[in-house]
Amino acid sequence: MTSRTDIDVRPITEAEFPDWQRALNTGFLMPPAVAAEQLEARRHLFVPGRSIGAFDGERCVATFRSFDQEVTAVGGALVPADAISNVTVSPTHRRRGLLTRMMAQDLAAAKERGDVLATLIAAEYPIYGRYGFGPATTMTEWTVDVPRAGLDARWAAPEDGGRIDLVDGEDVRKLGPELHERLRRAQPGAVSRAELWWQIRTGVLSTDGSPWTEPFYAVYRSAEGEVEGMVSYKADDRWGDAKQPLNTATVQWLLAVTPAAERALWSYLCSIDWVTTVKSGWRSPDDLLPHLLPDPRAARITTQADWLWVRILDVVRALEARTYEGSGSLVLEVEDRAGLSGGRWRLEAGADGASCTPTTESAHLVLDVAELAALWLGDESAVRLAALGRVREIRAGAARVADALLRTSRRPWCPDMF
Ligand SMILES: CC(=O)SCCNC(=O)CCNC(=O)[C@H](O)C(C)(C)COP(=O)(O)OP(=O)(O)OC[C@H]1O[C@@H](n2cnc3c(N)ncnc32)[C@H](O)[C@@H]1OP(=O)(O)O
Repeated sequence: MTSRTDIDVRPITEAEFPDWQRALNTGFLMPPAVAAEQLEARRHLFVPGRSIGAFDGERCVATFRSFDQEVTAVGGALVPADAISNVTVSPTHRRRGLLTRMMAQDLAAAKERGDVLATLIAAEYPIYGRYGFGPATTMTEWTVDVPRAGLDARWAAPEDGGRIDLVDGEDVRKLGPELHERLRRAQPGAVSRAELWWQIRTGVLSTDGSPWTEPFYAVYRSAEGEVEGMVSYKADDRWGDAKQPLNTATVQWLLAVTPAAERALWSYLCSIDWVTTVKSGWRSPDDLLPHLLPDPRAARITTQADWLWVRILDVVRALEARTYEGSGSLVLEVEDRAGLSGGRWRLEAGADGASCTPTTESAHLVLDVAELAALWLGDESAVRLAALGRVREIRAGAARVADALLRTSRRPWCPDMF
């Protein structure tokens, strides 16, 4: 067996890109051969210096890629982040510390560049906490039993003067980016989206080799003609024995920047003739969907899981970037075993903003940097983490103060997978 130190962990060259892709597919249990067309599409994602590989001799046995991203903080500030993706270690080389080495290299470089956060979507829950990541947003998927929902079967169009139109991929590429930009600036936990996203989702480019079938796209425009929502969905073809249609409409993605758009698009999806089941796709846990139905129990939660994981690299900038619904102060002792962002700070927060300054005062709350990440977007409760023994209250009531400052009236959400 090759010893740990014989494995070279380093950024790949462009010439090594095909082998790196082969290792990537292998790690994700996809057929290892990557067709030339997919290779070209994936080249768009290559960032020199930030695609890391581990090499056992000539063979690439692990992959890791990062790229620039912005994460929307509570209040709408766009925070620079190091987005991590394509993490794999070949089964022949697992549990020898290769991920740990790649992660250490990448996080050190991100810190050096001045990124405030690192982010990822975790394949499995237990992998990333050890590196200081905490689950910061949640994803929920509902399955709607349409006949049970109690909706008016005569529904024909939005009642607010708005309208819904079916469009094609070209319209989506034209209208989608601006709509998404509006959404992500208002949605804590959302991330910036590359142009490429729209090309992949409308069949212009394929990175995974699966054959393209065009979905349906519908756009909601307000009475003033403004594009406020858009959905992409597919339908299957299922009929019951009694010759009744039992089709499922599956949402691939849905963007809505106003409650009216959200209402109109869900009403539309639940009123398509033949459709008896609507699968919502990966939504915010705060989505209006269940409560738009006269019988909310017709929308069953079929998946609920952690989604965006955050790793805070700069505590001061992370805490000063966001807004706070309450006002108050807190002394936080942040522990970071990687030595990247630990320290003790006084957070003073109020309606006019926040300051976070180093202090030698006694801490009110002691917590790991991963727990601070879970609290940062307001989705987790410090009181709950204290009950779990994951944050330590040095001053009685400090966890409640933290919740009053950090929690938000609506939950954060990341609409993207990366
Ligand atoms: C952002 C993304 O891309 S998510 C996709 C992640 N990739 C995958 O899930 C693909 C399949 N899995 C893999 O390729 C590998 O198992 C990886 C990348 C998850 C882990 O790589 P490895 O090189 O084996 O991890 P490494 O040896 O550095 O492990 C470090 C520690 O994490 C633990 N660990 C690693 N993976 C897992 C896991 N899936 N579940 C639980 N613990 C894990 C190890 O046991 C080790 O613990 P220790 O420090 O207590 O000994």
